[in-house]
Parts: sequence; C-alpha cells; structure tokens
Amino acid sequence: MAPAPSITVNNLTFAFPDGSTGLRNIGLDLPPGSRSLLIGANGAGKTTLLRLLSGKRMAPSNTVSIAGIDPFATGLEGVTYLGLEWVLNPIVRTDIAVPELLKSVGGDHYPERRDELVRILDVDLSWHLHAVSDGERRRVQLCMGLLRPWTVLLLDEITVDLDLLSRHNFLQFLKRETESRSCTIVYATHILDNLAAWPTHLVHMSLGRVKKWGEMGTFEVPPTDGGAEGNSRLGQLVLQWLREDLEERGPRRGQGAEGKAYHHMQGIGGYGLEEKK
Ligand SMILES: Nc1ncnc2c1ncn2[C@@H]1O[C@H](COP(=O)(O)OP(=O)(O)OP(=O)(O)O)[C@@H](O)[C@H]1O
Repeated sequence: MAPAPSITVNNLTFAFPDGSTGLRNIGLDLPPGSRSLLIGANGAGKTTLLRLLSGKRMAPSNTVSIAGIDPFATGLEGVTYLGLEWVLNPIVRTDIAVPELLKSVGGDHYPERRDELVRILDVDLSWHLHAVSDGERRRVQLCMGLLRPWTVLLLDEITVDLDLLSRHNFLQFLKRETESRSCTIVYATHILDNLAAWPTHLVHMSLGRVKKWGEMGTFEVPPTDGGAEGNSRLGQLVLQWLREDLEERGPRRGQGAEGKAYHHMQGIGGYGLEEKK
C-alpha cells in the first residue's frame, strides 16, 4: 500500500486580488494518515487555507506540498475538497434520482464503497432531489463527494445540517478510512459535539495566522469556567482560544466601545433600542 500523503505548508503568505492579506507566514507539517481539525473564529482564514491546499487557489511556489507535490502545479489526483460552492451546485436541486447521481460520479466503478456510503449516510435510493430536506440532500452530496477513494480530504464545514447520528456515522466512517487505507484529512468546523476522540491533530487559526498546531494530546485543557460546565474538554479548549483571539482582535470597525453601532441604528429609523450611555 502506498503511504498516505503528508501535508506540508512552508512560510505561506497569501494576498487576495484586492490586495488584502488573507494568510500570513503559515507553517504546518501534518503527517500521513492524520485527521486534523482546523479551528478558528469566523474570518480566521480556514477556507482560504483549505482552498490553497486543494489547489483551487494558487499558492506561491514552494509553499504548499501534498505528498511532496505542489497541488496547484500538477492538479494532484486524489485531493478532494468539499466546501460551500460544491454543496451549492444547482444540479442537486433538480428532479433527479439518487442512483443516477451516484452513477454520474463513478458509483458503478466502486460498488462496495457506494453501498457502504449509502448505508452509513442513510440515503434512500428512491429519493428525487427536488423533493428532499436540506439534510437529506446534504447526505446525498456527501455520498457523491466521497465516492471516489480520495487520498487527501479537505472538508470545509459541510455537516452543519446533518442530524447528530448521521454526523456521528459520517465522522466514524472518515476515521475508519484513515485507519484502513492511505489517506489524510483536514476538517474545518465550528461544531465540536462528540468530536473529542476524532482528531489526531489540532490547528488553531486566528487573523490569517496559525497560532498553534500539534498533536491532540499536546494541548493543555483549561479548567471549566462558569456557564460552560457541560462542555467537552475540546470544547473548553476551543472556547478559551476564541476568547483570547477576540481579546487580541478587539472590537470590529464601527462597533467601538462608545456604542457607535447603536448611534447608527438609531439614526436610521430606530430599532427600539435604548442607546447605551
Ligand atoms: N475574495 C476575497 N477578497 C478579500 N477578502 C476575502 C476574500 N475572501 C475572504 N476574504 C476575507 O478573508 C478572511 C478569511 O476568510 P475565510 O473565508 O478564510 O475565513 P474562515 O475562517 O473560513 O471563516 P468562517 O468560519 O466564517 O467560514 C475574512 O476576513 C474574509 O473577509
């Protein structure tokens, strides 16, 4: 069996076309077969990093390598990125039957994988996609996206509308994949429920930087604080990280300590809010 790919990022700085900085000096070395959770507040840079890793955005040369290869330069076979634009594909809102869709992505070449995914994601083969719920549609999409045996899976929070059991089964399937064949996963998520035993590595991003990363066991979990007693240890750790990040970042523009946002809202017609003095 060929070894699983490592994911290496070396001093990656990235600017968007408008000139704003997206990522700064990112360095990572995620080992073969790892399952990394990408953690960070909204706007931290997770999607930007995943898209660069997938080769969908061009990274500066010699900054990203997957199994030793620059994914943008070669269009690396086996790298699957499942993100928001993929799930917005209008095809999956038309009157099309599930077996047809699965066939269109190569289901007949991988019948065992197809049947396993259909079972794990609890997909009904008689569904037509114009007449299913959002979560049901998402399960069909995941079946389609995971059907070909990828070697690197980059997931940008696409499990939000799965029910708890479907999400659990899906994540267990991914875990078994990394344990039974040569593959590596990076998963950006805000939903940490029942996830503590899943990752091998954590990557903490804030303001376009990787602040910390490492093996799951190397992070010190803070003591539980008031109001968060029901949290898992992972949830407690991430809560602390996000609080620190918010403190470092400070208020967003337009929401200064003097209550500028309130002034503005009152000025445009009043939302029934009392101005805070
Ligand atoms: N095309 C773009 N041009 C300029 N800035 C952008 C562009 N796309 C994203 N940004 C900015 O880059 C920052 C990082 O965005 P990104 O989508 O990577 O964050 P994220 O960590 O995935 O957030 P979320 O958790 O909300 O999905 C944000 O401040 C965003 O406004």
